[in-house]
This record gives sequence, C-alpha cells and structure tokens, in this order.
Amino acid sequence: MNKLTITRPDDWHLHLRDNEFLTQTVPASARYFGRAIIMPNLVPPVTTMDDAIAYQKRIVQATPASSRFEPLMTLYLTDNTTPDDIQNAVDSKVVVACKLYPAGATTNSDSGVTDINRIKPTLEKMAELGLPLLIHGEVTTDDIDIFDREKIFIETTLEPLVNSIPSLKIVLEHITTKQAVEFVTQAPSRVAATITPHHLAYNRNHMLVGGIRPHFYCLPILKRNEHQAALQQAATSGNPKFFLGTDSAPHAQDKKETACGCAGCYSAFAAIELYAETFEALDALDKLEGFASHFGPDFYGLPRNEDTITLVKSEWQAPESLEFGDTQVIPLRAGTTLNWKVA
Ligand SMILES: NC(=O)N[C@@H](CC(=O)O)C(=O)O
Ligand SMILES: [Zn+2]
Ligand SMILES: [Zn+2]
Repeated sequence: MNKLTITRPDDWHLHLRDNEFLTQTVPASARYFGRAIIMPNLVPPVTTMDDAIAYQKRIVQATPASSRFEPLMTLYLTDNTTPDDIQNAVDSKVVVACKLYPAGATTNSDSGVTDINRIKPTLEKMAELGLPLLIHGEVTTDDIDIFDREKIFIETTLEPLVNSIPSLKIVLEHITTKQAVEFVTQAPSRVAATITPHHLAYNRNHMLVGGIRPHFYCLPILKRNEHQAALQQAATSGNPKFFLGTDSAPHAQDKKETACGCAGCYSAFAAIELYAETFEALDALDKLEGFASHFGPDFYGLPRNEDTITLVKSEWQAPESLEFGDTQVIPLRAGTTLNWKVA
C-alpha cells in the first residue's frame, strides 16, 4: 500500500508544555491531529477550572490560523481536589477528564495524589458526572523495582479502584506491559488504555544495549520485548479499548543528555507517521484508523472527526533537532529516514 486515507486522528495524551514552548509544540500536533487531551503537569500544575481555561487560551493563541486543532483540557488531581472542583470543571465544558499522578511517579508529579483513598469522594463525583479518570499507573515506593511498577500498580491500586467505583470511566495511560494489556482486556468496557508510538516501536534493549540512550528514557520505562509484542498485538487487534495517545513529552536537550536526565520522548513532530510505520511492519495498516481516529472519541463520548488525512509512502528525514523555546529538543528517530508522510 502506498497511500492511506483515514478519518483525522486525535491524540488522547499529549504534553504541550507552556508559554514560549507552545509556538513549537502546538503547530507540530496541529499539523495532523484534530484534538488532543492536554496533560496538566505544568509547573505549577493545572489544578483548577480557571487554570485550565487560561492554559487553553494560551494554546489556542499558539494554534496556526489554518488549523482547527482543539485542545481538550484536564485537571491535575491533588490530595485537596474536592467534589466541588469536579462539578465546576464539568460545568466549564472546558475540562474533559482528570489526571491522577501518584505523587512522585513522573515529571512534575510532586503535588500528585499521595493515597487514592483520600480523594474517594472526588472520584465518586467524577463517576457520577461521567468525567473520565486518566491514570499514570505506577507505584512509587523504593522497594518496588522500576520495571515492575506498572504491574504492581494494577494489582494493588487499579483493580481495587475499578471494583470500588462501579461507573468510573478510567484510561490507563501509556501502557507498557502485557499485564496492562491483560487487565484492560478483561475489565469492563468503561476501562481503556492509550499506547504510545515509542512503546510500540521499542523495548529496553533499544535504550540500553551498546550505550545508554537518554532520548529513549521515558516513564513508564521501556520494558522487555515480550511486553512490546503484547502492546503491538493490542494496538493492532481492533479492540476499541486500546487507542492512540502519544505521550509526546519534550524536554530540552541539556535536560536529557546529563547525569540525571528527565523522562519523556518527543514524538509529536511525526507521531502519526511513526504509528503508520509500526502498523505497516505488523501488516496491520487496516487497523490504524480505528486505533488512531475512532476508538478514542467513542470512549470519551465525543463525535469522530469528520474530515480525513492522507498518509503517503514517501521517505523523509526526521530532523536532528528542533527548536524548543530558546533551546532545542531532540526528537524520536532524530536524523533517521521515515517512510510515511502526511500529504
Ligand atoms: N512520560 C514521561 O516520561 N514524561 C512525561 C510525564 C508522564 O507522562 O509520565 C513528562 O511530562 O515529561
Ligand atoms: Zn505518565
Ligand atoms: Zn504523559
């Protein structure tokens, strides 16, 4: 196949950062995505409806006039988020989900939730109002190995949560393990998962064999190849519980290439092209449209996009680096040849 036309895709997990960075990050995603769920882990985080409205305005200001890209906003849950905050968020019509970061799990998660039981009434309010809970699913205690943190989170926190609040919609974000695939597959239909382009294309060997490659370091961390294979199977299965979320998370080059580097891969410059490459390698290009363009809006109860994009088989070079504020970011696949291009 040399050409593929699909309903315009959306990104159900995206970090745009803020202020001077928006002039680069927003056009990159707006080139081909219709909508994106905007992660709230700014410094300070987006914890109130007013924060979300102001942040959305800054994103809209950075959106090219030619694009109808729509940022869908999220609230960052803390131990202090109240049921009233949830009611206000829903009334605002701007906020479409809330994000749960276990405190300390990932970039800018220090004010995240320390114990999920502390916000039970808040989560119950979300269930009542149909507001989905998006989860960074990792435990954070020192005694748990970094490669096991997602699996243990599912056992100790997610499974009890799914059972204890019967109507809460949940997206387990950026899944990385076969245990996550198994859990989401057998869970009720109100539980879904996003899968990133990097977890589909890479495993921990890519990050660690022959030298340590900081631009593959993200959280949850890349796992063994058997987990990568489970994610590939899920993404190309046609099961509507698994849909596209890039987790594109840019950090300046000097924050990645250093003794203690930040977690996050920057993929938005070519995310749909990267997914197309993986789906083609798995002989599953016919499954791309469901994963990228249908299952996400269906889960969120939003209409599918009405227009289309066309991907053509055409070689191009991923840039070695991209502008990022007054510095630069090294994208995924920097300097290598990509096979698909949005026309
Ligand atoms: N995925 C990452 O490794 N980093 C994300 C945070 C997150 O999504 O966990 C970031 O904001 O940099
Ligand atoms: Zn995360
Ligand atoms: Zn993320």
